[in-house]
Amino acid sequence: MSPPPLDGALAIQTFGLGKSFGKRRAVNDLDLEVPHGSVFGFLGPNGSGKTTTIRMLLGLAAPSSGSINLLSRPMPAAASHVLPRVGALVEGPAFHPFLSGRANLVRMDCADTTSDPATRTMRVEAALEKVGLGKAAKLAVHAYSLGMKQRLGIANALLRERELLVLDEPTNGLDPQGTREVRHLIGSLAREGTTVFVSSHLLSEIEQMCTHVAVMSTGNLLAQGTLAQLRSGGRSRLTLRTPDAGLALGVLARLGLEALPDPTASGADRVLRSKLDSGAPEAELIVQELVAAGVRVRGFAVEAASLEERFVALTGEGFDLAQ
Ligand SMILES: Nc1ncnc2c1ncn2[C@@H]1O[C@H](COP(=O)(O)OP(=O)(O)OP(=O)(O)O)[C@@H](O)[C@H]1O
Repeated sequence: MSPPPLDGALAIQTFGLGKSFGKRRAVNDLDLEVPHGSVFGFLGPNGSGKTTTIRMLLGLAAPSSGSINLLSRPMPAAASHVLPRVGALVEGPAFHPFLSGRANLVRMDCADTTSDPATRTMRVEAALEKVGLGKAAKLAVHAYSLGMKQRLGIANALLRERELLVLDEPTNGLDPQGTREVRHLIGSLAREGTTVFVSSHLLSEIEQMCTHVAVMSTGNLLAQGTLAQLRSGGRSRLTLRTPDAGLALGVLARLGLEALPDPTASGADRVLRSKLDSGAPEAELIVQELVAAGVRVRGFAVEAASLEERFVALTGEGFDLAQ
């Protein structure tokens, strides 16, 4: 997803946010900036502090240090003003299995003392339609797939107009079909202008549905920005195809590039690969030098590092690419 036009406002901002459980520091000095209008991926391995952060954002846990602005109002001080504008899916809501999806939403809305009973029926139907459960609304929830239950959870978060949606691992445990359903739903909510803050331990999820990302590891924020900004912070890679490998290796070495032949390449041409870090010469200069030295350049490409490579470099650990 490409970043939307942002108005510069922040939907979520934290300053030095921290949370300790006894001696254990679950979240450490977190400065989060979530632009209004973004689909913001909160990415980190299990145990990196995502749920704890989300609980603090929503006023479900008290910070040990730091402060939070949610929709430009301080939390938890302004909770009663802010929270009605924020929908949340944290630790999957407990639905009554023998009631229909619709009846469950009605129950949930009745339990919300601030909701308007006069508009209840209309709001419940609108939320069911929005998550694509209009047709299944009369089925008992025990007959729902996990993806449908997750969408019902999101419908619950959408029982009123929301400016911000906070979703904790909404695709966790879903099969590929359920994951696609939730991803499409997030995309359509974002297109309607809702800011979505979504946590995941799955890099591929974040990459497919988010405009922005923050990377957490053991309670620390390692990086945040647009996906493109994160990618550009990484190394890129050069690939050269030539029949003059020996000559090319010499030229590249003179330019400070350590190239390795690709052992899987076949045919008369050899394929050489080299990492390009930020101090490497421009691609144009490399080609110029190769040609000037008489290297027959039959293929030349510079590819940006993948997000996965970037995250592994940041966190020192691999991310699951699939469920
Ligand atoms: N109530 C608690 N008491 C003690 N330790 C806790 C508590 N809640 C979380 N922690 C610890 O804080 C750390 C961060 O946990 P948290 O659940 O925020 O991580 P997470 O990134 O959301 O991971 P997961 O996806 O597995 O939930 C973990 O080491 C966890 O054991």
